[in-house]
Amino acid sequence: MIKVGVLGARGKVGTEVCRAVEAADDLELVAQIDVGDELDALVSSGAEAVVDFTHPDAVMDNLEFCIDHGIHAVVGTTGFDQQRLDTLRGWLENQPRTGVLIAPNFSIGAILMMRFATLAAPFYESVEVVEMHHPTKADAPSGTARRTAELIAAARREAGLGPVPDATSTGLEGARGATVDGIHVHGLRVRGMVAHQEVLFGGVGETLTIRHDSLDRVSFTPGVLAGLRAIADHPGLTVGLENFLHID
Ligand SMILES: NC(=O)C1=CN([C@@H]2O[C@H](COP(=O)(O)OP(=O)(O)OC[C@H]3O[C@@H](n4cnc5c(N)ncnc54)[C@H](OP(=O)(O)O)[C@@H]3O)[C@@H](O)[C@H]2O)C=CC1
Ligand SMILES: O=C(O)C1=N[C@H](C(=O)O)C[C@H](O)C1
Repeated sequence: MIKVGVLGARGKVGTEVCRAVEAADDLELVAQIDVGDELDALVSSGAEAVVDFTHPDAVMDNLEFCIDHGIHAVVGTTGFDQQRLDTLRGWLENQPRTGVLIAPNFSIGAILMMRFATLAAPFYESVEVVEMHHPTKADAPSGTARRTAELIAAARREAGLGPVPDATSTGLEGARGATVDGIHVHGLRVRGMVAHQEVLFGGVGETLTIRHDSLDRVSFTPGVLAGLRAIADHPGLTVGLENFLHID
């Protein structure tokens, strides 16, 4: 049995994660922590691994505590840039047996969508990313969209492609979205939506659209449990659940 603590336990995803951990025969839910609760409960309950679905403003303090106490972490919370990842690597140097997984998206479909987009990227002159989420989301663009754009940009560079074509010389600020590594990313916030993304590719006389939809937050829980089961065997920092899966 792996003893698991959940941070953000009363949140939208945290609630589903608690339910999934409680239903699993090989996992034991020993701590449920949300705003106002003490992180010390992780230590007193003997948590071996935590799941974090909190807020970009809270996650670094949570991870510093976990790493300091040698508790593995499986992290869904977004807001990670290179600086934050480097900070985590620095903290982990002092705890070489501890593992931290940062996954921009735990749903298998989203991981495959990013993989398919990476495969398609070298073959198309144009590409744009459109992410669509519920209006209570704190960050824009989504962590998944950022990661997708980074992967596409790297694949384009490797293939020797130049910048995407765009003749826009005048327009309203924001009309062309944000750019991540030179890729335009557009964020929509629409009541009723959960988490959705389209990657639109364009070449001569054709387009290709790759779309993924999370219709329910249970879509994230199988990936979280897979992360919990694998994390102790992956010390150090891992970015992306695909590193624990065999999808190539
Ligand atoms: N990687 C992935 O697959 C996915 C990632 N996410 C990401 O996960 C994060 C959470 O998403 P979601 O569940 O929708 O958000 P919610 O706001 O529904 O849940 C977050 C919960 O964490 C609580 N919280 C905030 N700060 C702390 C803290 N310091 N310690 C403990 N709990 C805290 C919040 O309390 P309060 O409401 O009182 O502030 C809330 O209960 C976001 O960054 C989101 O982008 C979401 C879905 C999938
Ligand atoms: O906030 C959300 O809801 C989600 N956040 C993650 C992200 O920013 O990519 C994953 C998923 O899109 C849901």
